[in-house]
Amino acid sequence: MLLCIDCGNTNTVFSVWDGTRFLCTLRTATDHQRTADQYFVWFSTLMAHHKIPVEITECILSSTVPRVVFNLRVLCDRYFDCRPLVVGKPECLLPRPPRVDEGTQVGPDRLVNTAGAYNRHGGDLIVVDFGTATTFDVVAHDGAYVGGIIAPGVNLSLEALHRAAAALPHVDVSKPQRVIGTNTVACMQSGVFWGYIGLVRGICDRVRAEYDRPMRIIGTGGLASLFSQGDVLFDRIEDDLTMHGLTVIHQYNKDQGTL
Ligand SMILES: Nc1ncnc2c1ncn2[C@@H]1O[C@H](COP(=O)(O)OP(=O)(O)O)[C@@H](O)[C@H]1O
Ligand SMILES: CC(C)(COP(=O)(O)O)[C@@H](O)C(=O)NCCC(=O)O
Ligand SMILES: [K+]
Repeated sequence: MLLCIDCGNTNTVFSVWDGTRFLCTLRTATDHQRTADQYFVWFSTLMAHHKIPVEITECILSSTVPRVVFNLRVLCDRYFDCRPLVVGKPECLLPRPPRVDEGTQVGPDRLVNTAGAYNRHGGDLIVVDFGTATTFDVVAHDGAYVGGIIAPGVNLSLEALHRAAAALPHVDVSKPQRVIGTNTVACMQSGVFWGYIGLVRGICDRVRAEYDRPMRIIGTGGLASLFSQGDVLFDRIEDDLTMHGLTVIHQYNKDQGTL
């Protein structure tokens, strides 16, 4: 079985792929101090809880946090007796290399989203991922990542408001009933909810105007469905897009004979 690991700046997600489907998806906070032994205790306990035997033979890993890669490598080596394929490293081949300025290190999560979205939908896409940052990835007609947009993440924006202003509390993002808030929390929620909808719509409209072909928009990340309650932002919402992309890249490397 293939273990797919998607490590973002906030959360690290493990998904077990049996070649046909994901058997389970487990989430833990990203922490570069967590050791291989700690990962294994957490992983094996939850696998036992889900009654899934731990039979990992292969692993692919994408991490936006370079420091966590070491301990995840040790996890694979020590407990699964395999070497993980690490997206973004030279030994990990991509179906299409990104076309960006020389020396640019594209976030591996964005390369993975690109591969996953192209595999499902073909090219000419905008992938919007609501993570720690909100990223927009432009996928060309041939499946290459050709650039995009990085905006502050939803929770980051709320947290920044709370930290910078003494009278503003910590609030969770949600859809407010009205645009005009009549209390502090409602005002903040409106600013973030409707502000983000304006951000996503405005950026996608401008990308479409700059791009020379019709495009489809794919939303992913836990907050995509929340924002789609306010406006028709996406042609599709796919929560498993990053995990799917990891299986696509892993299969591609197998097909190329490098694994
Ligand atoms: N369904 C959801 N509802 C509310 N907040 C969410 C939801 N899904 C994720 N989040 C929040 O969005 C932020 C980014 O989460 P995540 O997608 O795991 O980011 P990353 O991939 O950068 O680690 C986190 O603060 C997380 O708590
Ligand atoms: C933009 C990101 C911080 C998003 O990371 P995430 O929200 O998934 O934790 C990550 O993709 C990254 O570190 N990118 C490097 C710069 C780039 O993609 O151009
Ligand atoms: K992400």
